[in-house]
Amino acid sequence: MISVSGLRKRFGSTVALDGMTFSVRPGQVTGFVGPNGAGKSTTMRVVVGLDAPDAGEALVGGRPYRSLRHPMRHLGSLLDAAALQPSRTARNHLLWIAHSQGLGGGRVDEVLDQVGLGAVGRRRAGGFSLGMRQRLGIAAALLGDPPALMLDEPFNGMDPEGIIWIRGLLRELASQGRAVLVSSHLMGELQDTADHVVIAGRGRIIADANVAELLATVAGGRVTVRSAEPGAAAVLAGAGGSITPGGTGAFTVGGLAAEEVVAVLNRHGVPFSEVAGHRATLEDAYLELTRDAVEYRAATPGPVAS
Ligand SMILES: Nc1ncnc2c1ncn2[C@@H]1O[C@H](COP(=O)(O)OP(=O)(O)OP(=O)(O)O)[C@@H](O)[C@H]1O
Repeated sequence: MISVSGLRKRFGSTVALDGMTFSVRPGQVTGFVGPNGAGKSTTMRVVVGLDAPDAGEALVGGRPYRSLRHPMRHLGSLLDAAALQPSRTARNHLLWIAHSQGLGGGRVDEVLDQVGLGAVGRRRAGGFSLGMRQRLGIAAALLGDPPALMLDEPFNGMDPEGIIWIRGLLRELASQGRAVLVSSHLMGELQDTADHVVIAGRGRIIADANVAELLATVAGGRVTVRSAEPGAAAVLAGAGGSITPGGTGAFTVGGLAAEEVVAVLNRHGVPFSEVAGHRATLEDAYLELTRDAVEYRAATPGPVAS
């Protein structure tokens, strides 16, 4: 388990962290989302002791990372995929990390295979694409077989196949009972991956929510209706739907489930050629949550609750 509480950090006049507080639970992928500059990387750097907070604390399994004897056995992290010695082979890069951390090289070939770099382990890492470097960074994070992982923007530079691969890996690591924290500035990247999301903005938490519950409450479920009947939209508006005009003969309905739309149209004898429901996405949830946070901030200055 990773927990941060009340983290504050300034860089000169820039407030990077302004009371950042959340926990990452075992057996879950927790997405850490927010726009550029929200404080995600700084939080992660504080967790591994690379930045010292002005206030607050960060704990890994209940202890500060720097106090752990073999920290990579407790937390594996990927903070900067570019941080490698370009002339070293991928395998030697991992061996060097393993030895410097007192881990021994026994797992090096295993983690190379796990991230799909088994065939290129003897190639110089300096020639790797960003996607391959991300994979190598993830391999390094896995070296200590840790119960917790923290990956900063691992989707960066990944091609579509790489994105699908990393989603599967994150799910697998969580299903093994590990606590997984993964940051992204794109909520959509975490779709079908994160169990929980922590949304940051300006150094603090805007929302800290279970994804399934979040999607159930988001009004993003929209229904597209196609009907040649001019009164179709009015009938649905009369039943409580909010109508957004679309292309010729089509419009979308908010506030009613697809089944309700069909029932209302049938009840009024309105013919239609299409009724299609769209599941709310994490992107919908993000927009709704951040909109609420903006309203909340406007009304009450101070920390924003989840
Ligand atoms: N070493 C530093 N010196 C000065 N300012 C810094 C430093 N590190 C971070 N900052 C500033 O702190 C704020 C938070 O940055 P941080 O990198 O943590 O955000 P982020 O959410 O990770 O953003 P991104 O998605 O761009 O990586 C930004 O305004 C950034 O410019």
